[in-house]
Amino acid sequence: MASSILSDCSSARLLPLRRSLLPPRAPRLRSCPALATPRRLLVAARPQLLPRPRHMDSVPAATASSADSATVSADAPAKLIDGKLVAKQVREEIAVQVTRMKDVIGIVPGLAVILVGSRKDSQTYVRNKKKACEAVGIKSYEVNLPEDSSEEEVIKHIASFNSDPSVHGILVQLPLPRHMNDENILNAVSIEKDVDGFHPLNIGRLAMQGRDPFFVPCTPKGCMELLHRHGVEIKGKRAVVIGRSNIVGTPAALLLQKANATVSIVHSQTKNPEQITRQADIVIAAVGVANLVRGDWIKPGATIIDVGINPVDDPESPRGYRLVGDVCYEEASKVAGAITPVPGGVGPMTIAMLLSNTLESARRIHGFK
Ligand SMILES: Nc1nc2c(c(=O)[nH]1)N[C@@H](CN(C=O)c1ccc(C(=O)N[C@@H](CCC(=O)O)C(=O)O)cc1)CN2
Repeated sequence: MASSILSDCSSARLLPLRRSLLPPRAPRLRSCPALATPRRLLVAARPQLLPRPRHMDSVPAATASSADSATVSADAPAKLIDGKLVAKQVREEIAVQVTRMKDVIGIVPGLAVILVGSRKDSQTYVRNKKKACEAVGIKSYEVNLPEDSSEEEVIKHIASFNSDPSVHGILVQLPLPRHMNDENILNAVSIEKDVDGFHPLNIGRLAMQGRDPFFVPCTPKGCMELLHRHGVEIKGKRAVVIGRSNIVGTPAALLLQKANATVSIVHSQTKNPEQITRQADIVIAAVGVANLVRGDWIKPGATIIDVGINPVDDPESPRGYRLVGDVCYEEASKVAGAITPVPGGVGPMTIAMLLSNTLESARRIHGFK
């Protein structure tokens, strides 16, 4: 549901449920210049294609552009980390690999998506996943179940996809209806086909030293891909993840740690979130609170990955609302070295990474390098 109109980042009314994320005696929030920095003024950072992700191991590097490190002086406006552009590149690379797999071993990767209920946003995401599959040559299978379905019905479909050799990836669109227990349902997905990476065994492997999960959850994987492709150094850097959800915050923190960053997690009980965040070279904000992270939370030159997709009322927009991130973009882009926009940042990477995981799964199942 869209919240109140946001002409700037200072609207404390947006934070009623998350006040504990603010400092105990927060000074009156400075007014954020009302969209004073048009995005077009920002320098779009050209993503580099190296180091290359695992699913691209056999893709020729001919298209790689020169490295353009995203960590720059804070005097310049932040570089824009264009998730839409990177996602397009990833999809193109995947399409090449899907064709190669089909030509060489005659196998077409398959993705099964289960949607329960009729939430408009979920329907849109599922439709977009289907379209993205079609565009790269992945076969998609879809099951739509009514809101009042039982857990058993959902699990029955999962079981059938688990044993279907033409399906290499299975996902259940979240959120599920309230009467369902997510855990029971996500546990039913075969770990080898868990392209969302939400199975506890996948998360457990992600958390362990010397182990790798079968799959990394798509949104945090997309965050890491954006950092890698923009040449952001992670090793030895301080990283702060804001939010500790199972889907984004926790796996994002584990991934940054695996990449040798020193990681802190800021959450609803954290006493001085802005002070901790200000120490970070890399910030991943994934808390679902519009414009929570202000300019003065950010270390000059830091790289900011904004996962939040928060609707706020906007009568001038055809939809009646617009999307803003967890970071006050207008303020942050004046301090940060590089920043993702919302929309067009992490969001498009989520679906690109789903395609990547599906391809990876088909390759692993069929032993195709
Ligand atoms: N089973 C899953 N459920 C959900 C996941 C998930 O990864 N697996 N993530 C989200 C929803 N999601 C994909 O499912 C998703 C969210 C947002 C976007 C996206 O591209 N957003 C655009 C804006 C879209 C708009 O204009 O409305 C952007 O940020 O630019 C893609 C996928 C929860 N459920």
